[in-house]
Parts: sequence; structure tokens; C-alpha cells
Amino acid sequence: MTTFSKTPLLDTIRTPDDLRRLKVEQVRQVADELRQETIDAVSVTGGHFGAGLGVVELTTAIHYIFDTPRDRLIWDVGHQAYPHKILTGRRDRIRTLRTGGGLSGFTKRTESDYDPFGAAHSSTSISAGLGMAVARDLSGGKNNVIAVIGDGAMSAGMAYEAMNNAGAMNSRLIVILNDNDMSIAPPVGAMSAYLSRLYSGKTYRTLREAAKQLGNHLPKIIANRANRVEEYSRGFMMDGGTLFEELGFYYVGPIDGHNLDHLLPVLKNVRDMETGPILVHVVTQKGKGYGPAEASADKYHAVVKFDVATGTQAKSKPNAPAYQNVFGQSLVKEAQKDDKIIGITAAMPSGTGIDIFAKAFPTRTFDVGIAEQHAVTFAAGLATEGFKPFCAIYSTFLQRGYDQVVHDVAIQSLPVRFAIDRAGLVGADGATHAGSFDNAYLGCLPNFVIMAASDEAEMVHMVATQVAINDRPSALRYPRGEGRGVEMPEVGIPLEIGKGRIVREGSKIALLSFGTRLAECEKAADELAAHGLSTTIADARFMKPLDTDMILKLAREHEVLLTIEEGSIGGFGSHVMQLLADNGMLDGGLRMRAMVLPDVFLDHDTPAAMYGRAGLDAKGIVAKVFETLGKDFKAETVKLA
Ligand SMILES: Cc1ncc(C[n+]2csc(CCOP(=O)(O)OP(=O)(O)O)c2C)c(N)n1
Ligand SMILES: CC(=O)[C@@H](O)[C@H](O)COP(=O)(O)O
Ligand SMILES: [Mg+2]
Repeated sequence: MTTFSKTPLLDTIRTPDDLRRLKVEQVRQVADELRQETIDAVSVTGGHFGAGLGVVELTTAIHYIFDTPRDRLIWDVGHQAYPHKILTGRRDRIRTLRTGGGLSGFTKRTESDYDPFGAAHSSTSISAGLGMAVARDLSGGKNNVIAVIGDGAMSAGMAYEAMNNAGAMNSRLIVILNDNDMSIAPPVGAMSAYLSRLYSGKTYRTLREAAKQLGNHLPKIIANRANRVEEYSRGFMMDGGTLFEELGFYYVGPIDGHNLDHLLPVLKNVRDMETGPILVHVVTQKGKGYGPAEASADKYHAVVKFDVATGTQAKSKPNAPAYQNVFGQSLVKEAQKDDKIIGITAAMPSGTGIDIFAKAFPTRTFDVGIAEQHAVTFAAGLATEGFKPFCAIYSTFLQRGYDQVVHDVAIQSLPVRFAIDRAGLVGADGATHAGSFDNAYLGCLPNFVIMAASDEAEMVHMVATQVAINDRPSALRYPRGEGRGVEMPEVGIPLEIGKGRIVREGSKIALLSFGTRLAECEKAADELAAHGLSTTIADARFMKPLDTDMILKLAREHEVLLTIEEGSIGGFGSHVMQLLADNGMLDGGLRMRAMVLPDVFLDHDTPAAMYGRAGLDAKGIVAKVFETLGKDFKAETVKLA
């Protein structure tokens, strides 16, 4: 913990108003103290780390120069907003970050007036900012709108959709491109190479040059597009011109995003410009100011609690392999036998386990950047040529490529294999990252085969099953985190499509699980037995096609049938209910209930706490059985932990 010779200033700052009362010479000290506070806080809470360190100066400078929250400040993704939260009245709660009831790990409208837009999925800031700028113009407002977007987030199509619109509308919007030459992993794509050329070719603009750039723009108020075209034709815009200028933005930079002597005057000039959209290109270092994070920006993108002095993270010793690693290892084994297998990720190589596949098969691995829509249709193109693409995208991020799933994959029944990690509740990342909807949004699509692994051994067989499905798309869902510690098979054996399995024979109650809630069903069945209730447990394995014989048999032979899944309404339980209703099984004595996530967005907590709140743990299953039987459920009679 760095100590400061001068009187600490951060303690005197509750909101940016307090910051703006300081002299400009004091801003550097505030930034230094802010960096230390960020390091200390995250060492206690864990969470996203490198990105926030990289924008300490930028955060301080923006809040010093602009009149936030009247001036709207939007952080793209929002994972870098911890320093922003410290400066905007949340320092007292910063050590509750990402814990139940504590601060969100991203910006959140309900958390603060200084968070005008919620984030977490990337590349939304320019669109939201343009919306706010146009609303301001329509209302006769005068405030500024600033969107801070990273170089990684600039690899997503949505950012170009927004810039394309903003450039044509000539609306006053300030985009700050925070270019640290990192995504989670090193950045990929032509845009990343272009940005590197921009700042390596020109080196940093000196302050004088940046001021000259601004000066070139200041006297000109380009009233409309026609004038702008004329100005272009007179070579008015920057020498050579950048992509951003071609899109109608004034481009300023690249400038050193850690040098307050440059940041402050440039932002002040930009603030006072009465022109169309401006892009300020700042170059920063992810992890700036903390050695271990500077040295290994990808490993310190997100951290668990760590020792500040050494940077050593308190990694818990897992008692089972992580699902993402089981996926990567299984895919490697399958690819050793099949040279048509391809691995695709959208900027999440380590999170999806595709990094494991990349080490073994670098020429068959593609990281397309933060571009899920492209990833899906890229995979579809590969599939048309006989390849076997495994498109590994988190459930929540696959939402961004949904039309591509429907239009380019399902309708054409192309054999794209979707490896859907982070299915179900993910915990600290909260509602924006919960994989709640893929059962519903995929289950309604014809042609799909849809599986859920109940444990890591099942997952190995399901990867092998996907390899073998060559005439239609398939999806395999599995949760964030570790497996159950079950015995692992040497090789994956393809499962019979549409066949589930009975895990435990019983009589009165049937628990039909889809996915990893199976473990909770087993605990619940033990508890129910203690209350004299005999329970059958079945693992559906497939949501599409359903194992109709098994399910209809369960319905015929049991008084109560519960389905359990880690997903919203409209998923597995709905499909089972449809089957039972269509077969007249709901017309008589069977008491059927579908246990799903509640119809609310659940705030962050530990996954266990969230599933407990959702009633999808063993206790919740027992309670549901009692309720369905019309028995009084006395929680105190339940011995479950
Ligand atoms: C649509 C979407 N896909 C993937 C992610 C996962 N993700 C979170 S941050 C990040 C990298 C962002 O890079 P950049 O914008 O450069 O920000 P930096 O971390 O470098 O500050 C990614 C891929 C996401 N948040 N949203
Ligand atoms: C900010 C972001 O979207 C990613 O960093 C995400 O938080 C990663 O999630 P996992 O930690 O589950 O890989
Ligand atoms: Mg970056």
C-alpha cells in the first residue's frame, strides 16, 4: 500500500463535485490514491481488475472536466468502472462488490445517477450514447454525452452500426476509445492491427499536435452533411484521415491515457467543441500501476482475492475439473480422430476452454473477437463445406447471435455444434451474464438437438455425440465452474439421440432433471425418503428430442412428476408439459410441476445462494414436492444443509 506524503485527497471526495473543487495540480494525487484504493479493494473482493487500473487517470480526468452526472458518462462493458464507482459516492461500499446485496460488478442504473446506462455485454455504449445525445437535442439540452469504449469492444459489429449512424447524424457525442491493446486475451482482428498502426505510426500526438488537431475543427461548425462533404473534398479533415473520420467523426489522438497533462486539456477542448461526433483515441495499459497485472494482463483481467504485496491469487484447490476444461480436453481428443473439427470462440478463449484446443490445433482454432453474430454464421459457412465447427459461446453472449442461429443455422439445418458454457446462474456477474434463456430460445427452434450435461462425465459423451450429429445443429449446455468429481471416461461414447436415463428407481414421486440440478435431485430424494416418500430420479439428457417413452412412463407410474432445469420458463419443463398435455396425461390424476428460474432478473450472489433464492436447490425441490402433495412443508423438519 503506497503511502502519500501529502494529505490524502481521496478521503475528501465523496462525489465528483468534491473532485472538481480541487486545483488541477491536485488531480494527479487523486489518481494515484484512486489507483491504490482500487488495488486494495479488489484484493479483498476479487473481480475485474486490469481494465479498471488502466482507466484510473481517464476516470479522474473525465469526472474533473465534465459535469457528471449532468454530463452522461457511459462505460462500455462496465467492468472497468470500479474507479468510477469509488469517485461517485460508492467508495464506502466498494468492498461489497459482486457479493450478495453488494455493488454490481458493472455499471447499473438502479445503483447510481452516475450510471446512466447499465452494461456488461460489450459494445453497447456508442448506441446508448447516441440515443442520449439525440434525446438531449430533441429536448433542447446542453449536456455532454461521453461513451468510453475499449479496443476489444470495438471488434463488435454493434459499435460500427452506432458509429455509422452517429457520423451521419452529426450529433454532438464524445466517444473515448480506450486502447490498451488487450481484450481479455490479446486482441484479434484487422481493427486491432489498424489501431496499433494508428498509434505506432504516429506515436502519441504531442499536446501541441492534439491541440492543432482540435484547432482544425474548432472554427468550423459544419451545419450539415453537404458542407461536410465539401470540407472533405477540400481535404479539410485530418491529413490522411482515419477510419473514424471516414465515418464522420472528428478524430483526436492518439494521446497518452495516463498523462493528465495531456488528458485534461484535450478533454477540456473536446468538451467545449460545438461539432458533430468526436472520437478521442487514448492509449492506456491494462493493469497500469500494479506490476503483476501489467506483466500478465490476461490473467489479471479478472482475479479472485489476492495478496497485494505478491499478487498471488487465493485460488481454491478444485476437487473436480472445470466444465470449460473438460470441454476443451474432450474436443482435443475428438479432433485427434477427426480433422474436420474446428474450434471457434468470440474473444473468450480461456473462459470457454478453446485455449486448450488452440494449443493442440492452432490452425483449426478461430478467435473472431467480440463478434458472436459473425461467429455463428462463420461456423455455418464452415459447416456447408463439410467441416464440424464447435462454436463455443457463453449462453448469455449467444443471445447476441440469435438471429444468426435461427436464420443461418436452424432453417438450413446446418450441423453447427454449439458449446454453451455458463448455462444457468453464474453468480458474481449477476443478471447480465446469467445463462437463463437458452433452453427457451433454442428449444423453440426446429431441427436442433439440445442436450444438457448433468456432470463432467456426461459432458464427455455429449461432446462425442455432437461430433456424430452431421445433419442438423446441436447444442450442449453446461454451467460455469467445477464438475461433481465423478469418475471420468477414457473416451467419449456417442449417446443415443433422444434417450434419457433412470438414475434411481422409486415409486410415488418422479424428479425429471435436465442438466446439473441432478445433484440436488439426489439430495432431495434422500430427504424425501426420510419422510417416507419413494422417489424416482431421471436424467433427461435431451430436451430436443425428448425421450417420450421414458417421460410418458414416468407420468403413468407416479403420482407427482416434477421437472427441474437451470433455466427460465419456456424451456425443458414447457416441452415436457406440452408432451404430457398432447398425450392426455394431464387430464387425470398426475400432479405435474415444472421447476424453473423465477420470472425476475436475479441480482448477483454466489450461485448456490441464487439457486436457493430461486427454489432450485434440494430444499426447494423437497418443498415443491410437499406443496404438490398438499402436505404442510415445515422447513425445520428438513435436515438438508
Ligand atoms: C457481447 C460480449 N461478448 C463477450 C464479452 C466478454 N468480455 C468482457 S470484457 C471483454 C474484453 C473487452 O475488451 P476491451 O473492450 O478492450 O476492454 P478492456 O478489458 O481492454 O478494458 C470481453 C470479451 C462481453 N462482455 N460481451
Ligand atoms: C466482463 C465480462 O463479460 C467477462 O470478463 C466475464 O465476466 C467473464 O465471465 P467468466 O468469469 O464466467 O469467464
Ligand atoms: Mg482493451
